[in-house]
Amino acid sequence: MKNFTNLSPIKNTKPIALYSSEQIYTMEQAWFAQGYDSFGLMQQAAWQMAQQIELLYEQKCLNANHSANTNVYYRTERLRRVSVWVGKGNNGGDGWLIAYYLQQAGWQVEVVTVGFDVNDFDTRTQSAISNKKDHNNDRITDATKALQIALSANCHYQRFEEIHSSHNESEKNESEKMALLADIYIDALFGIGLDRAPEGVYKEAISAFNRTTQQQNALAVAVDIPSGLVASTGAVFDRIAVQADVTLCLIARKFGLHTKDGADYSGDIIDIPLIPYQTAKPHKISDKNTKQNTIEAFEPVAILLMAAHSMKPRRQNSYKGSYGHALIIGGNRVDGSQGMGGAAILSASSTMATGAGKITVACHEAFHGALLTSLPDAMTINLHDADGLKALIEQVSVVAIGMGLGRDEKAKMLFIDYIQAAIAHEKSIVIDADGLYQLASLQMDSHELVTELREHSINHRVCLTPHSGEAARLLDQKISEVESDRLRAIKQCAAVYGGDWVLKGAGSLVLEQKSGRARVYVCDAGNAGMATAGMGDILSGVIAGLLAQQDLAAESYSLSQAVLIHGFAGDVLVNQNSDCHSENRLMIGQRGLQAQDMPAAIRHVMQLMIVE
Ligand SMILES: NC(=O)C1=CN([C@@H]2O[C@H](COP(=O)(O)OP(=O)(O)OC[C@H]3O[C@@H](n4cnc5c(N)ncnc54)[C@H](O)[C@@H]3O)[C@@H](O)[C@H]2O)[C@@H](O)CC1
Ligand SMILES: Nc1ncnc2c1ncn2[C@@H]1O[C@H](COP(=O)(O)OP(=O)(O)O)[C@@H](O)[C@H]1O
Repeated sequence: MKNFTNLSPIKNTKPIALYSSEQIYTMEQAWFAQGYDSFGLMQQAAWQMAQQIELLYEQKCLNANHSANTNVYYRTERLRRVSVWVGKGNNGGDGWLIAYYLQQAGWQVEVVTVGFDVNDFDTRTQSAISNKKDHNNDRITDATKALQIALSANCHYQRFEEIHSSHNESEKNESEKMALLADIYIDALFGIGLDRAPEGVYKEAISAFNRTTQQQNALAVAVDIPSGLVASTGAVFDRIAVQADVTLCLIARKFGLHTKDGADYSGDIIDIPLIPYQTAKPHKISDKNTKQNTIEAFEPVAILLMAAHSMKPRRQNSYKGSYGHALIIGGNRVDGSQGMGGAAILSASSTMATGAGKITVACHEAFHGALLTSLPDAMTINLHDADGLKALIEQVSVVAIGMGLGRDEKAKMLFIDYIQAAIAHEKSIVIDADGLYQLASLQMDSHELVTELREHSINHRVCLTPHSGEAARLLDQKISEVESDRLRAIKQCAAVYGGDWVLKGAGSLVLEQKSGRARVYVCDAGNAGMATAGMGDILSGVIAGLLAQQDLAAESYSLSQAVLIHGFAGDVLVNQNSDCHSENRLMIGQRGLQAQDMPAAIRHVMQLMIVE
């Protein structure tokens, strides 16, 4: 569940760099190549995590005392119980050592092993393992060393397979409950090495972990990343992943914690950096290509967007012309259908809320009345008045096209005409919704406009805003292909079409191209209440509204700024609900949040961003 504690769009926080699993492995290797010991790093990791777990436990007691209306905090003297669930990789190794350190600190420790054979704990097998060399590193594995340390300290363990062997469901649940009583549960089943869907006993173990923590109302802490969540993509296979309250993120922040399923499973994230990875030197490898890759690996795959850029107040001596003229093209009505006027109206309303000086909406004439009723500030023009509209394009500052434009041939011709005019008059362009549909069709036809648009984007702002379905069509891929690696998809979109991109959804990705270099961001703002019709139209309006305002500094009308403002506005509306103590206050929450609620919240966020 998302934490809405800091809704100020301006924060004094350092940007957080996000990395893929491959990059983290490269950082570790670079560190070891400098002579540092891998098991020493695991011990450091586990020791620091054990200390964090103690702090988390104290915090939990403190909260429990507060919710029991006790004014005085007292440290509970009863035995602290921890259940550590370990897998066979190094993540499990971390788990064994956490168990060892917590036992030393006086905790009652229960390790639950998953995927281990009975022989794995046999002391004779252990000494045989100790003598066996790991074929890669010429030493026993770190995870095995960790297991040996915990076993020689008599850390109590159980095999999950045995706890779970009962055939009857209720017996199974009961035996789990009895065997696994604890205050804190540690998930050390899989870390960044997860490379396929957890199946069989692993799937069962993840479900049992979630079930148990929920039944016990206990704290679930994930080591490095919740088991089941893929660090490089944020994907979860078949919804099988540990539901963590807290994730103790080792070495560097993983990209997958923040996008797609990441936020649903990670809980609060606490960084345990361990090594100075940003300054760590790539190790020397004679092969030139490999060396090149290693150096590049330290560039983050993305930056977490958490804070907006501040804006200066407007100059007193200014007028509407100082803040640009936005043209919204959409809201078509295909003969006989109800039409899509609302899309253009919503987009126009957020363009105004963002602060554009003037706005004209080119929509089907059938919607002019409705538009003027809800937004009398807007001017109108008939969407099908091609000559009038092309002449108008010359005068405006930005053209946003596509929201309810239609997907038929007639709409395609309009799209071509208006984009050509916008390119000819060197305008900033925003393309959304049906505009993206039409662009994909033009790409399939190998239409020259696609190349013209790409060339235009080199020196002018072109912003394209697909969700996964639209991106899939633009790339001629399946939606599942886009969803399986959204980072790859947004980069492909930018490579094919040029321009700046947002790939919408939970943890929207933003790609901005500056001086021939693409930079990717993950938006930390926004919530599931925004998964309603019309929210994308609102976003295109915010982008157009910022682009129109020529008094803003360049970073203040960037695509990432627009995506953040949109997300913050959604969060402000939802937060209003959780803060509400009076039954008489108007409540807007995630369920029932409407796109038309957004303009007021956008104005609120824009106001918070002004710094004198
Ligand atoms: N010494 C080091 O390099 C350090 C490693 N650390 C820990 O090591 C973790 C990474 O360790 P590993 O690379 O061993 O990765 P994991 O501990 O995630 O385990 C990977 C192993 O699980 C198997 N596996 C993957 N998906 C599976 C599935 N669905 N079902 C069954 N088996 C599956 C893989 O084949 C591999 O053998 C990090 O997340 C972190 O917790 C930390 O201790 C920091 C230091
Ligand atoms: N779960 C979510 N978390 C964060 N943002 C979301 C979520 N669901 C939707 N949004 C945001 O709301 C907007 C929805 O856009 P879109 O799908 O194009 O809607 P529509 O086509 O109905 O206008 C996007 O900006 C998206 O990122």
